[in-house]
Amino acid sequence: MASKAVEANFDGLVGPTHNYAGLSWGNVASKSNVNLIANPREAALQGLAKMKRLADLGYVQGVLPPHERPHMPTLRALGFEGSDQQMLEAVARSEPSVLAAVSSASAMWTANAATVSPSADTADHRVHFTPANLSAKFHRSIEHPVTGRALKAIFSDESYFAHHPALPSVSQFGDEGAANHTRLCSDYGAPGVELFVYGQEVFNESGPAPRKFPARQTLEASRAIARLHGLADSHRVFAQQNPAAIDAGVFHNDVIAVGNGHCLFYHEQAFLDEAQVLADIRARLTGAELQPVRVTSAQVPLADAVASYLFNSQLLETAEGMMLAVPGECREIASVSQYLDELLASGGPITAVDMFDVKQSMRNGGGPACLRLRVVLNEQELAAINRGVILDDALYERLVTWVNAHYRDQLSQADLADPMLLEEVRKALDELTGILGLGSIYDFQR
Ligand SMILES: NCCC[C@H](NC(=O)CCC(=O)O)C(=O)O
Repeated sequence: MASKAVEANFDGLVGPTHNYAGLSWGNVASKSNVNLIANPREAALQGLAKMKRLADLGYVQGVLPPHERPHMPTLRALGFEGSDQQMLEAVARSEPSVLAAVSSASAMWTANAATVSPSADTADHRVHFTPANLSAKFHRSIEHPVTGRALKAIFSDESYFAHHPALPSVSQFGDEGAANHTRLCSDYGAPGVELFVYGQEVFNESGPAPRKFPARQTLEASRAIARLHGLADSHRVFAQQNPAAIDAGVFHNDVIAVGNGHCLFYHEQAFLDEAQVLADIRARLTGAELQPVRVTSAQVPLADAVASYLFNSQLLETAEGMMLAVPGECREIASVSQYLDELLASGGPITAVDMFDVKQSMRNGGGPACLRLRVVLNEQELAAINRGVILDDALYERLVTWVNAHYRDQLSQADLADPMLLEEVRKALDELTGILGLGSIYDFQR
């Protein structure tokens, strides 16, 4: 019999170097907001406010820590030498884009931190984690070692949790984590169907692929994760993303689809073969009927879906039905706002819409769903995790005070070379690992 389980959300706490560097070719917002002055303090507080509201609604809400940035070990690996100050000066002078890359706060988007398979689906009945190699973008490819350490520090009990290293960091095994992975089930504790969505089958050179923007996730990577996690055929479906959607700016599947329980909310242009995806899920889903909520291009054109991030919402189970936690931008775009009214009038399965202001993150292409990693945990597993990262009123207050004490309210590209910024970050993160009870996870602490 399946034991009672919950879906916990682990949000990335926005780091003190949050900035707009235009690093993500294929991500429309990142490119169009390059060089804007960022407000790291506001970004972190917006993220914390979202976490708090969901915790107050009764969801299990966790916090994943930001990473150490600028990342000096990466600069050393690239041949920069001397003191921290000398290295920052040299890289700012000779290769400012490298400085921007090693300074990005991109670890905030924890939907890309890892792929997680709940114990009800896996062969050894443990929860499996694989940090994403994020090999498509240099600034993100340096995240997985610290992500892996943080996950191990939180989910440390090996009798419940299995941790795999990231896949080989090459484009053929490009893996972007949970942003391309959705689990459908009748009940969280019951065996589910894990939908892996990929951009390209890379070893098949004649297969369909985007022409303009890169496919960050490969079928080969998705298959490897499913193997590592011990997912039998009855628990997994592989589906190709529509290449035209990638070329329209849908760089991850979670920009065009989101699922939870037996509900799949998606745009008609999300998948290369929509009918096959639905049939494959239906053939495997037990204990419930799949409830697709399909949005047409006539209702919401693809460009409006990308601009509003309608599908980058959190779909959350409530006592009455499903709630869609949307970014505020959804009410600013006429087609999307009208669609949301129609959705609410349609009588389910989505019965509520809640709005969240995460504008600082949105300007870099990260909505509510990008900011969280979902981990389904049964009662024993939930009891076994490190509770220091679970948000309650006291932790929320402590983190708000911490942000206000350590974060700047303005950050430009030029500021990244400021040696004071590095000092501020280290001081803040050293304090944070104490607050969250994580031990020494950062390179500067080792
Ligand atoms: N899931 C949302 C991820 C957004 C992220 N943006 C960035 O890294 C932009 C950073 C910048 O341009 O400064 C990305 O594209 O991977």
